[in-house]
Amino acid sequence: MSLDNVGQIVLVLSGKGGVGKSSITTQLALSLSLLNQKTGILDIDLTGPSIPHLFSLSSAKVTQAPGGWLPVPIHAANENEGIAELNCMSLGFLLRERGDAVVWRGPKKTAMVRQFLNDVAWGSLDYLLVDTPPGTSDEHIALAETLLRSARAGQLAGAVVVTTPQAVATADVRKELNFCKKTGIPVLGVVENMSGFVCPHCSECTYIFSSGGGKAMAEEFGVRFLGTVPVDPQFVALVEEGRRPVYPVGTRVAGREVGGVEAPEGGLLVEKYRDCSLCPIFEGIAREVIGIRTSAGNGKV
Ligand SMILES: Nc1ncnc2c1ncn2[C@@H]1O[C@H](COP(=O)(O)OP(=O)(O)OP(=O)(O)O)[C@@H](O)[C@H]1O
Ligand code: SF4
Repeated sequence: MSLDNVGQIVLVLSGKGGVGKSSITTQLALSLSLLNQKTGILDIDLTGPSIPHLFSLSSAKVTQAPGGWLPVPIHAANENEGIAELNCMSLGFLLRERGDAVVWRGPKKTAMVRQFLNDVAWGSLDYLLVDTPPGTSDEHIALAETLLRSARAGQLAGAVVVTTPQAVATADVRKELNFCKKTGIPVLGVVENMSGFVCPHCSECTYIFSSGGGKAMAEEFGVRFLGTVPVDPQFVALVEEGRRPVYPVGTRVAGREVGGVEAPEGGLLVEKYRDCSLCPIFEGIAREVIGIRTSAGNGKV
C-alpha cells in the first residue's frame, strides 16, 4: 500500500451528515501539522467531497507520478508557530467541476476507496486523517476491510467520532460507535461539535442545541470524551466561504519566507492560520490525540 510510510491513520467518523466532520478533519490536521507532525488528509466522501472547498482549492488538480497520484500540497502559516504543511487527496481534485455529481454503485465506490489507499504517493507521514461520508456506507466498509487487512499492527490509531449535542444526532452517532465495535476499529474518542454559541458581543454561551449529549454517549460506550467545540460564525466566514486571510508573497514567517506558491484560484497556498476562536480548541484535541497514542506506546511526538 502507499500507506507504508504513514505512522498513524486516524478516521474521522459520524453517523450523521453536516455535524462538522470535514471541518474537524481540516482543523485537526492543521493543528497536528503545527505541532510538527507531518500530516495528510484523505477525503473518501465520494458523493460530497468538501475538503478542496474548505481549503479554497476547488479547482486544484492532483497529478500522476510513477509512485502514484501526488496529493495537493497545502501550506498554512502563523506568525509565532511556523508553517503547517499538509498533503490532501480528494475525489474533488479529480472532478472537472465542483458540484459534478458522482452517481456510482457500491462496487465502483469500493474500488475508488481501495485505489485511494493504494495509489497515493504520500511519502513519509506521522498522521493521515481520513474524512469519511456520514453513516456506514460502502466507503466505510471498503475502508475498514482494507485497513484492517493491510495496515501494520498499531498503524490504524482509531476513529475520532463527531457528534452534535442533540439526541437525534447522538442516536445516529451511536450506530457509528457500534460499527467501530463490530469491525474492531478502535475509538480514540468523541468530539461534541456545535456545542453552544458564544455571543460575540457579551461572550455569553447559549446552548441552542442543548449540551452534554456527546459526553453522555462517550460514557455509555466507555470511550474517551475529547471535548466540545462551540459554534463560531467567524469560522464559517473564514473556512466555509473561503475567506481565510492569506499572506502576500514574500512575507517572512518564523524566519522563513512564505507565499509564492500560486493557488489555482489566484490565491496563495499559504494562508494565515488561527484567526478564529476555535483554533486553540482544535489544538487541544490534536494534543489529546497525540497523547493517546503516546500513552499507548505507538505515538510519535
Ligand atoms: N464549530 C463550528 N462553528 C461554526 N460553523 C461550523 C462549526 N463546525 C462546522 N461548521 C460549519 O457547518 C457546516 C457543515 O460542516 P462540515 O462540512 O464540516 O460537516 P460534515 O459533517 O463534514 O458534512 P457532510 O455530512 O456533508 O460531510 C459547514 O458550513 C461548516 O463551516
Ligand atoms: S447573548 Fe447577550 S449580547 Fe449576545 S445577543 Fe444575547 S443578549 Fe445580546
